[in-house]
Amino acid sequence: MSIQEILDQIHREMLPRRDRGEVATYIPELASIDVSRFGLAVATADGQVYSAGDAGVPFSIQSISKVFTLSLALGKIGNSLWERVGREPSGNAFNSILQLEREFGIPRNPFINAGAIVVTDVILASSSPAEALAELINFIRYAADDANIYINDAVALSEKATGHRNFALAHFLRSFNNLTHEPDLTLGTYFHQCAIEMSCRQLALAGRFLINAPGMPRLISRDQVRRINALMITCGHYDASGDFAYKVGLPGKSGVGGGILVIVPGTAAVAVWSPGLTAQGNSLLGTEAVQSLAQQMDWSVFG
Ligand SMILES: NC(=O)CC[C@H](N)C(=O)O
Repeated sequence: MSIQEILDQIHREMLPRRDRGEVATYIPELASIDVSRFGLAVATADGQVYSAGDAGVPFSIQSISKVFTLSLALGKIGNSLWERVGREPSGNAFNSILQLEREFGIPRNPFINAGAIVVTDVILASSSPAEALAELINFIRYAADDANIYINDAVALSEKATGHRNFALAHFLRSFNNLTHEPDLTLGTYFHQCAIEMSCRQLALAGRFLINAPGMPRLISRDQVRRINALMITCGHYDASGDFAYKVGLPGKSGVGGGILVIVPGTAAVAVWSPGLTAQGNSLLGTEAVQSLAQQMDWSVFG
């Protein structure tokens, strides 16, 4: 079967599914998303884009934004980032505060909320929130080769109004001197980065800089691309990262909007969207879809 036939087949299989997981409700603006949405797109290193279902419908990328902010932060301050954030899977929920006290305010990795808030603090270093967000959006637009990518302010404000957990994390980080700005400022930026919207097509295209193949947008060094992929496979799905690596065998980053960005090093970037989540906050059908795609395409980083 061709890639397009495989995508169409996966889409057909997902359409009638009733067990779709639960849409995130802790961000009120996300609670009204139609759980039956499903999109899938693949951008290949040879310049093709394939898609199926709602692949043209923009959705809230949420924590997938952490891949782009990490890329920016590494580009800005390089390895000194690792003085403020670790590189180990947390084995805890994405918004957990448990380890932060025991580990003196150094978050386990840049993809759990605490770590991502520190990364956002880094990209804010010499700019205002508006400038940092403009830089981030421009980075993503360049990566996707598409100017039509925006932040949904209503989603950002909705999360700000209910984001007590993230405020707790930010204040805790600040108490350990691991936040250089006022929590309000860093979190305002963080909520807006999470509220970026992209379709599966746009997201797959935006992910091409992580493929490490000739002809792909070159936004950070090859070495950094490898390292970000390593963090995606070990930490990209929080306390379900081991399970994702086992089932899919590829680096991936999920978001509570129901999207997942998956990288097939040297070959392709894949984006999937199904808003229903597992208990760990990862897209239920999205994970199944990329598992099926990887199996049928014989894609794995494990040979
Ligand atoms: N896992 C996620 O997508 C979480 C992102 C969300 N904006 C939060 O901070 O809670």
